[in-house]
Amino acid sequence: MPPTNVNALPIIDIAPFLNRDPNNADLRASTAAALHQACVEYGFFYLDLRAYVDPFVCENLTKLARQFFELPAEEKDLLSLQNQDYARGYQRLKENVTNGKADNHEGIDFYKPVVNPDKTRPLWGENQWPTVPTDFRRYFEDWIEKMKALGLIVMEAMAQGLGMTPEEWRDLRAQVDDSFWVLRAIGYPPLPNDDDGFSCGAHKDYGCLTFLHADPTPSALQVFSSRPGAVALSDPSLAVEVNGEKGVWINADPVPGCVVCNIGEMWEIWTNGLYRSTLHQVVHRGSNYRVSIPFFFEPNFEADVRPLDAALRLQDEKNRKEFRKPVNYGEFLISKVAEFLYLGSDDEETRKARQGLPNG
Ligand SMILES: O=C(O)CCC(=O)C(=O)O
Ligand SMILES: [Fe+2]
Repeated sequence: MPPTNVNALPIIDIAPFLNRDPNNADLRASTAAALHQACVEYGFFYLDLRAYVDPFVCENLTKLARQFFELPAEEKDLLSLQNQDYARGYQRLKENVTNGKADNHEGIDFYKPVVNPDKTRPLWGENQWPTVPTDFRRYFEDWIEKMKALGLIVMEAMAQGLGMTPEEWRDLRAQVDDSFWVLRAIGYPPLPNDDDGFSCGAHKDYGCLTFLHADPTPSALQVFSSRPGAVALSDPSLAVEVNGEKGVWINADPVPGCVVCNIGEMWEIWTNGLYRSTLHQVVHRGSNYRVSIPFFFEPNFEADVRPLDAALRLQDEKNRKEFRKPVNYGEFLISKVAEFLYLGSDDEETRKARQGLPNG
């Protein structure tokens, strides 16, 4: 009999990696092994951060984001991403497009600050911080520092889970130690009952690790699971086929003290397809206004991402998947964002204006 919790995402405690206590070596090994298994099977898991963050800090971020979204539309529009590089700033409801369909959310995005900002270059503008609520910037910048440090901690644990040597870990660390991170605060009004659209359409995250803190709203974030047993153990009417794979959408409801963590497409390349970057979507039909705050811990802008020897060692010659094409992370990211810059808008004027942007 397969375990009954086959359709629940695993919960992994990061505490053993928060210090170098030699007595914790066994606990570290089991955390590393759990991360490896979760990345092979789901590409999604809960990261238990009770030893790392004060729950008040997370609740406060949600409160600040909610207060920002409650501002009058004209005030939020003052921070429009169109003032900058079309990536940094505020995006109105339905301005974001996934799979050609407008998403039912608004949001504000911040990226790693760059030296010599130039808003005519893709992604090279300046962040636009709200001044109301007053403490927004201070608390969000603290959170960014905390999440950047967490990114390196989880990467080290994953390197151990993958069986990397210290030298291999040093090389991988050098690809993520100046992360081109993104922080987004998202506000989701409920989808109208007669609306068959999405709060956020199905997608994979494109970088390295996403740490998502969301308010307690249930049944909003859904993860596509095609692992063995996922279909058999659920109501057969819920089985769906997505991109040729049979599976089910499972809810990734918030768990107190945890963030939801998922891996992006760069991990798929590093592991030559052994770890999966999993499709997820948001369908929020509740009655409340949902707030979520994902932090995207990404590789360095200049990183050249290619399959890692440690991952290739785990795929013997016979079972080795086709060699994944290496990518330069910055170029890859710009090509992804360009989809939005040039094609994303339904509005002819906006599309034309965006096409006028020089390529960086
Ligand atoms: O709001 C959520 O729960 C998920 C958001 C998400 O997947 C994203 O911004 O990439
Ligand atoms: Fe996502």
